[in-house]
Amino acid sequence: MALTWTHKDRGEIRVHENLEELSIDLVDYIAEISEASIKDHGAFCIVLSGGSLISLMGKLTEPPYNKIVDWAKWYVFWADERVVAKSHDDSNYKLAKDNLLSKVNVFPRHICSINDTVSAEEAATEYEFAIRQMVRTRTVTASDNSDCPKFDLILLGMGSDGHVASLFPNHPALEVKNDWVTFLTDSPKPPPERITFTFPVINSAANVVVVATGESKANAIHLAIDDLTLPDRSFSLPARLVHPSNGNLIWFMDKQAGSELDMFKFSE
Ligand SMILES: O=C1O[C@H](COP(=O)(O)O)[C@@H](O)[C@H](O)[C@H]1O
Repeated sequence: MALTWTHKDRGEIRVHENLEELSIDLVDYIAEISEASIKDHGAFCIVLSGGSLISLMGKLTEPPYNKIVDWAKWYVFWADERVVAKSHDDSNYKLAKDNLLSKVNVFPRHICSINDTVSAEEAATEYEFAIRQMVRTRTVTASDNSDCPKFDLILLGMGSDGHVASLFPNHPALEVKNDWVTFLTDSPKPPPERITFTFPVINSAANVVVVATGESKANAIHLAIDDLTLPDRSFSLPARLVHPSNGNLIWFMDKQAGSELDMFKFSE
């Protein structure tokens, strides 16, 4: 069974026994937010990431989820994308299409992916423009307290270096305040060319989820969640900068990823 608690300012933390349990809890949560968003405003605007997250969402393509989710109301976006062809194995779009989107009834016109035929800079500009049009036409809700979209749910993975989306430690992209989408040509993790949502967009969402599994993520999870003492406090880990200003934050992890949390260190 999951161990769940709420940290005073880092949101809700759910530590699962294993990946099977984590994945059931994650898809239950996605189905619940989908239903609530559709009831509230007639659509569900979900933002995906790449990496291990997508396989943990696989149960959405199976009963009962594939039958109870109102796929026709889904609008799908990406928190980050690698600037490669959509048929390339590094493409976050391809990963989601092969493992999720091709197996459920999301309308292709509701899938907002990047233009893979232009430069990273142009792809970022076009992607932001497309989202701005969807906010203007109210397909995507506007935030009440920032000049940003208010996505219903942003799903983030986290690397062992603490990166989320394509926001890497010490990278200038962490500081971007006036754009919704920015680009990188020097990603420390290959491939080098990427586009990514910026923190103002991530932190304007109604619900943000960070998913982390495996022991390699344990130190980053500790640095992202626990109350830190110096010198750890002086290091700005991207995952620690996830802090929705008017929304919910939930961390889904397995017990390996959670193993360095103070909660476990101090309860031994
Ligand atoms: O490069 C990326 O990595 C992160 C984390 O991936 P994981 O396989 O360690 O879970 C992912 O969230 C991001 O979207 C992706 O582009």
